[in-house]
Amino acid sequence: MALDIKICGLKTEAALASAIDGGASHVGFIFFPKSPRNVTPQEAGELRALARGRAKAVAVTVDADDAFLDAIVDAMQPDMLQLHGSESPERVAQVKVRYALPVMKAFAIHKAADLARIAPYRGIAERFLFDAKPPPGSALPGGNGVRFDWTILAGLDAGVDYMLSGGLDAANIADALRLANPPGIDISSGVESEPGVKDTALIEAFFKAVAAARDDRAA
Ligand SMILES: O=C(O)c1ccccc1N[C@@H]1O[C@H](COP(=O)(O)O)[C@@H](O)[C@H]1O
Repeated sequence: MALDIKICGLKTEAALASAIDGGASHVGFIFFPKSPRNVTPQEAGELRALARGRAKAVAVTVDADDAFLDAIVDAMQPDMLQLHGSESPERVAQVKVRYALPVMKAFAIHKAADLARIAPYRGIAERFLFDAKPPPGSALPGGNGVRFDWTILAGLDAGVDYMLSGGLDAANIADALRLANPPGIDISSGVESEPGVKDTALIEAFFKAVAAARDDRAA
């Protein structure tokens, strides 16, 4: 089974090149001023140009209004929009129509019952992303490096492709793949030396760990 891999929160050419060379199917750019990974639409536009034809460029936003999304889409021309806030199914549908782009809707997961919230988005969002609930007091809805109980996803029939995220790193990705068996994975802080600073050695180590885990499972 193919596995989509998204490296998120990219801000530099070196980190982007490392993600693409390692085999990322998706590269993510954060548009959230409180995040240490925040980029401007212009910065993301320059980076995404380097990814064109090699990896899908994902614009990550949080309850963004049309004016902000207009600016992002104009400057960056993303392949996909990731909505990581409290966007309603109606808002997701509006965004899809306005930009004619696929949408990945993020959900904060803590317990199995949280998965019930995906039902109204089926047939609207092209993809789901399951992230951990932010720790109390965090200013960020994602990118907190915390994980949830991956067994919650075992056997899930989401109806669409999804990505598992939240606290993934080279040391735990084998367990995550074994326990949740997701069609895609998404990582940010697990390949950083400090918040917002991607480390190319950690990116490389993550891809090696993914490959080793997949080889072990195929054996
Ligand atoms: O990374 C951020 O700063 C961020 C800000 C606002 C919304 C989403 C954000 N990140 C997303 O969260 C996942 C999980 O991050 P981590 O691996 O636990 O650090 C990340 O991949 C982004 O999609």
